[in-house]
Amino acid sequence: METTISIEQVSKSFGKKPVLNDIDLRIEKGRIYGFIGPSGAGKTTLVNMIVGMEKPDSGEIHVLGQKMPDLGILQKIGYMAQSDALYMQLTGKENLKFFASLYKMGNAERNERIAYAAGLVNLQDDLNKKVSAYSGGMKRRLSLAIALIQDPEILILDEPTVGIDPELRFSIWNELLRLKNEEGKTIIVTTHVMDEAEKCDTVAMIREGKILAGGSPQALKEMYNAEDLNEVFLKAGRETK
Ligand SMILES: Nc1ncnc2c1ncn2[C@@H]1O[C@H](COP(=O)(O)OP(=O)(O)OP(=O)(O)O)[C@@H](O)[C@H]1O
Repeated sequence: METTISIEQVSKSFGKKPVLNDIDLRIEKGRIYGFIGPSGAGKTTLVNMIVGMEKPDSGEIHVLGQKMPDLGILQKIGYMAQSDALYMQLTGKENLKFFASLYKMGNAERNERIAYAAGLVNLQDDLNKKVSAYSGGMKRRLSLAIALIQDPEILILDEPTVGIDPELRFSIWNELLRLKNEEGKTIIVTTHVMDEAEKCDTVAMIREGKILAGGSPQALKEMYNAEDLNEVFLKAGRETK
């Protein structure tokens, strides 16, 4: 299997507070990884380090063979942060156009990508409204569309479906599965939702800056003799205490 992202002995503290502790992880091409764990576990810090927005105190992260941070590699990553970084005074379409303009593509391709991304998150009818008039869920959806705009090889999505209704959540997940299966994209998703974690090929359960357990949802359930991933998480947490 081809490794897309390798995380080796990565630790990070903010001031005196250790946030990630000796994380080792290999992310294979064409798979969906779920980072799950309670609030404050260190999931966002880990994804921020993968995209190169934070530097590890020790250890190394390589993406597509390049040590991060690396500006060239950033072009190949679609990143959806937890808080929406949008231009409020511009319309949805203007936001999409702006982010598309950061990448090399012709006019026709750009219009095609905008139509695809807006359609995927069901924002076609709201594209000409200013983002300041969008609801929280609409802003999340626009952020997801922006993460997909340049057709990146890697998608890193920090809680992508928060505030999104179940029907649209279902269609977004179907599209993520299609992107993985048909286009070989590598996808990392952080989530609190166990149903979503079930759809991942591999789940890394993170608590207090450590990976408690990792593996396919099925293997984890068997390993911990658990009915669901919530139970795995509780049992794995008890073992490490
Ligand atoms: N820039 C920062 N400066 C200081 N502390 C930080 C910074 N970023 C994160 N932290 C702290 O690091 C810890 C881990 O935060 P992180 O956002 O990575 O958690 P998380 O697992 O993503 O949580 P959530 O699910 O709530 O998003 C928290 O205690 C947080 O307060």
